[in-house]
Amino acid sequence: MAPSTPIINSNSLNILDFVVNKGHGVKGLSELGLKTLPHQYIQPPQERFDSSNEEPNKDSIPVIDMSNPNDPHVAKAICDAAQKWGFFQIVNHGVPIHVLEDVKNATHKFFALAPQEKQKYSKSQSVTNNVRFGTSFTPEAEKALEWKDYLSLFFVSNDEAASLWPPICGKQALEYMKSSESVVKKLLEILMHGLNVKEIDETKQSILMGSKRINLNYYPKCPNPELTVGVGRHSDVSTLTILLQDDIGGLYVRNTETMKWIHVPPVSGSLVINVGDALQIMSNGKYKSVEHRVSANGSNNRISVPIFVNPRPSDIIGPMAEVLQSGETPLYKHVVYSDYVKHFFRKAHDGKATVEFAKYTWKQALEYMKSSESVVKKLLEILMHGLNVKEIDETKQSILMGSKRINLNYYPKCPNPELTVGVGRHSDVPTLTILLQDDIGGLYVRNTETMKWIHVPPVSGSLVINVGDALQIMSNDKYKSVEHRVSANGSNNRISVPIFVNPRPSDVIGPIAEVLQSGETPLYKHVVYSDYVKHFFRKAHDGKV
Ligand SMILES: COc1cc(/C=C/C(=O)SCCNC(=O)CCNC(=O)[C@H](O)C(C)(C)COP(=O)(O)OP(=O)(O)OC[C@H]2O[C@@H](n3cnc4c(N)ncnc43)[C@H](O)[C@@H]2OP(=O)(O)O)ccc1O
Ligand SMILES: O=C(O)CCC(=O)C(=O)O
Ligand SMILES: [Fe+2]
Repeated sequence: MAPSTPIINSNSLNILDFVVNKGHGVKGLSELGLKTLPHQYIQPPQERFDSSNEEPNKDSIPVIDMSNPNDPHVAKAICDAAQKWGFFQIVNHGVPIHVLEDVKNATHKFFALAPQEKQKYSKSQSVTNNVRFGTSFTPEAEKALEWKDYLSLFFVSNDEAASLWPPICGKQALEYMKSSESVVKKLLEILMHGLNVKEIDETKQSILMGSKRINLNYYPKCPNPELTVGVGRHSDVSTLTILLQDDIGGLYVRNTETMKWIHVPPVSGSLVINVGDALQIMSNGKYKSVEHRVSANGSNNRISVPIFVNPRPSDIIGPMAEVLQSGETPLYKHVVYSDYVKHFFRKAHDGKATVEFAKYTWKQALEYMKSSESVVKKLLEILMHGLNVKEIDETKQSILMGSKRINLNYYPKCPNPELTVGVGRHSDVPTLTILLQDDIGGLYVRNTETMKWIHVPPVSGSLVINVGDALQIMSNDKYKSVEHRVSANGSNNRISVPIFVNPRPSDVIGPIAEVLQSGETPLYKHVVYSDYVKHFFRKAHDGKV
């Protein structure tokens, strides 16, 4: 096709301005006839398509014939596929083939419009948030852009669609959405049955399919498809997605057993169905919202048209009562659906990370605490040996590690980090602290000889261990509970996760007998540990006081 813009060398081109602000999209870039991919689209090696991560000879996701939707075998095939793959294709689904053809043609027509016409629907120019022409996924948040343009249409009413959706494709998109409604209902009925939900009442109807969004995706021919992606690894945030793809191919789904990628071959007249995060959450993980991605293509343009069937933005989603009634532990908390979606749109595609937003963090915290138990025991054994304590009996075990507390600390980016602190100077009260920090840095420790501060550099995979006041007291000052503090950071958010290993609150702590047996003078009296902790929490951080 002839370029719609003058030939420009990509080195002299302001890519973001050309693609995003001027509305050319990647389609405009592709039509410039570039020989090499602009560097903004080069994905890190681990995100590129690599045939060694694909399963070439394996069967792909199931293709299910829906001509007899009430057949129990069909219902079983659907529920099994939603559990194992999170993806399946349906044929004989009742959506007329001409409706599918019409929306594909309309998609081509929309993207064939002049950039300034398409740009009228961009974030900056669109008269409504419900109609959005864009490129990549979230260009503002992405380190590498994705090779895709899209038009996203959020359905509010027939009248709004008629007046605000682009005339060149709006009618066809709406027709496809309406014609697919009855198969969507049937699929959800079947999937709900599989969760012991016997009836879809009005509330369930809203939560399952209260809102819909249709995207028209355009993936133009790409100069270096091996270096980029059409869509990066993600799972959808919908209840269900109904995807129409053309005959080019390029959609890959993660096999969650082998972690390899499986191609979803185009099947004429079929629709690809996938479970989204909302349904994974409602089913408490029974149905899987599986990672998928789209490759770029060096020879062909490709289109796809997903309908995202969602809860309403104001709905609160969480594991359904019917799923939990047998006593299952809820894996997800209840969240407002629009908060969940905003979280998804705020960041670049990042595989399955979005669902962490709804996960109970107590599970991971508990796992970390339990997994660190044996190294804590070993450390205390060694430290006790150094104090002539040969055996850690039950009383010692209680005094050394009878209780534990875990904190999740978040230090957001700060406008004037030089004027404040993340945590002021203090020493910890427990026996030992096991600290996990991320790679940002900011923890400083007092060198007790020079009284200067020393940075504790993040070491990947490491844990920082420090002696607390309780152990300083028990060791009669042989082991030191040292002042430390945390700086604020002007460029990055930082997290840290300390586990505080303590005596039990009712334990009485003081210098231990084995330390004093050589006649050493006791430096501390015996105190009830909970009184000591109460004293610490009653005052501001004040160093070693
Ligand atoms: C684009 O490439 C994609 C897209 C996808 C999509 C997969 C899905 O599963 S879409 C289904 C999402 N569900 C819904 O849309 C239904 C629920 N809707 C809502 O909760 C709200 O409408 C909302 C989406 C949260 C928007 O709420 P609103 O109060 O109007 O807030 P905004 O300020 O408009 O938007 C918040 C934030 O999100 C960005 N955003 C909004 N819509 C889109 C969109 N269609 N595409 C991309 N980004 C969007 C918007 O830019 C805002 O960010 P700011 O930085 O501007 O504040 C899968 C894979 C893909 O590659
Ligand atoms: O284009 C495709 O095949 C899939 C697109 C997709 O995953 C999405 O838009 O969420
Ligand atoms: Fe998707």
